[in-house]
Amino acid sequence: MEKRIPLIAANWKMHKTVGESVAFIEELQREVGAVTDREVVIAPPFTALAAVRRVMTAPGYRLASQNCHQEAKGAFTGEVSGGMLKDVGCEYVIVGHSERRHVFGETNETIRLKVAAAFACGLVPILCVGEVLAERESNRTFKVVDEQVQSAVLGLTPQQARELVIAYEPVWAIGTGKTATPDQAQEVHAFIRERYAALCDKTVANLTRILYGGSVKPDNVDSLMAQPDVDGLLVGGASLEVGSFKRIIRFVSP
Ligand SMILES: O=C(CO)COP(=O)(O)O
Repeated sequence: MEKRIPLIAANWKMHKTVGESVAFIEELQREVGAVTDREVVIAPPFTALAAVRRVMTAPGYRLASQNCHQEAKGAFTGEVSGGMLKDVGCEYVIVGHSERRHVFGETNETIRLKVAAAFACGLVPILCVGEVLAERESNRTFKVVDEQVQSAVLGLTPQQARELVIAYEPVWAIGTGKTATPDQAQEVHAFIRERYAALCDKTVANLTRILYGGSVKPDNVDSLMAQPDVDGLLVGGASLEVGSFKRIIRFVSP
């Protein structure tokens, strides 16, 4: 039976020069080597994509962008299209990260267009969803996450729905050191999978990878990855150092 291959993704956000990015990838590959039973995805800033692509040679490593624009080309100063990202060697693109939603005002509608644009260019979107603290405290987590997922998958083909990666990142856990407990993560992941089964199809939902993000660190990685519906991680701060990211890649399954 087909299995969900764990996916560990580094989101470097607005960190690292070209030189720092290349040095990181070279050291990581030297220390970890080829990965076969999991996928490692690195999302450097736009400026370092081409250089990282050139040195990313070990099996199991893939390149991602942190964002893309929804249009293929045109007068959109400062934006980068999915086609350009594919051209530079990206296989994945992070879409709808909470910083894009909350700092740059992206809506569920913009994110739906970006998901469709990414697929149209042959990129696999990593769709980020998650509630803010006030939503969790007022018991609206499931409703918010459901709306975010539902809106983004509207119009996807079964194959696209199968390939899409979903990342649950509770906004209150991002960069705060307050990780969701493994039980809290599992509860929302199971909910997402159940809703995905209703929206798409049960077989598709059983194969879809759902990542957790938000203050993932070497000391909580194993307990998060032990949850049955946690299929990988989207890591910010702890992905900036080879030592901590290496330990996260090498999570120990139960
Ligand atoms: O936003 C994140 C990954 O996309 C999580 O960031 P931290 O791991 O720094 O909390």
